[in-house]
Amino acid sequence: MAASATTPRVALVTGAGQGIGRSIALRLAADGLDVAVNDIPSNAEALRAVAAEIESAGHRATTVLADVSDPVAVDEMVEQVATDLGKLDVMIANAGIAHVKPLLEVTPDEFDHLMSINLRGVHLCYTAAAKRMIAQGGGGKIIGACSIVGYRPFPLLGPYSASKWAVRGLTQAAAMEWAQHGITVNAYCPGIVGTAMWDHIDEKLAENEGLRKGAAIDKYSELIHLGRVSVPEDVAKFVSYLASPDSDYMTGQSVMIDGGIQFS
Ligand SMILES: NC(=O)C1=CN([C@@H]2O[C@H](COP(=O)(O)OP(=O)(O)OC[C@H]3O[C@@H](n4cnc5c(N)ncnc54)[C@H](O)[C@@H]3O)[C@@H](O)[C@H]2O)C=CC1
Ligand SMILES: CC(=O)C(C)=O
Repeated sequence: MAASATTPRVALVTGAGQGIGRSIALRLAADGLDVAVNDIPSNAEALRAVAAEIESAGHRATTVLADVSDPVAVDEMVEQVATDLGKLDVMIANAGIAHVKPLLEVTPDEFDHLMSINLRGVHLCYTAAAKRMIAQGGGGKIIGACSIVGYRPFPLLGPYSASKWAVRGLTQAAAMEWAQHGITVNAYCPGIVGTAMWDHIDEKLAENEGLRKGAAIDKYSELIHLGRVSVPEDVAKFVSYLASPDSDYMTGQSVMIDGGIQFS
């Protein structure tokens, strides 16, 4: 879908300065796509390094500094990608944050901040990409970051889990509305991936539960049937499939890629 015989397809990956987003960006470049990478200004240096890595592998790349919770910035980001790389065929709405706190202590401002990135940010990226793809013609692939907690929450990750649950609903609704334009919309649901996000979760869970650093990730890792914590490349391999024509007959799905923690 949206493949051109002559020019490489173009992907945009949000939150691509590190972790899962970085790995997805590098994998899509290895698959032959030109890749725009996004992150917030405080991660600009890491983001430029990802773009340089893509370019040194012989692909076109561009960087876009933008906060995905800002509607104007997201529209401008998609415009910039089209200007720099010619079009947009694949949107990966990956950026997200995690808060670890008992529900009874979460303030309204903390709740809104998390939702503004994890849910509104995904909504803004999905819709800005869809508008562009519809205007271009030829369909496209829209892919979002969900999580295993989008099916079964983790305690102390209440608003985070709710945001991922909502991404699953949004993904289904978008799939229904945009199928007529040849756009598929799916999401990936990682389990426990060894990134900065899980370092933070581990530290905060340990504080809340009176555990030593590293104990929380050890405890949750016991749930993984394949016997190891995930690496970002595990997720990137699956996103590569979702971004490829091989997944053209799949839409509205939020699929576990978790080493066997949850079974839906
Ligand atoms: N690490 C894990 O175990 C899991 C992660 N996920 C999801 O995968 C996605 C990526 O997670 P990780 O790579 O682990 O996280 P990470 O914390 O390592 O990286 C997230 C990236 O998003 C960027 N970001 C944060 N706020 C942003 C904003 N407003 N606009 C643009 N960029 C922003 C950060 O600067 C960072 O580069 C997230 O949506 C996360 O919720 C889902 C399930 C498990
Ligand atoms: C960060 C996250 O989504 C999990 C399940 O650990």
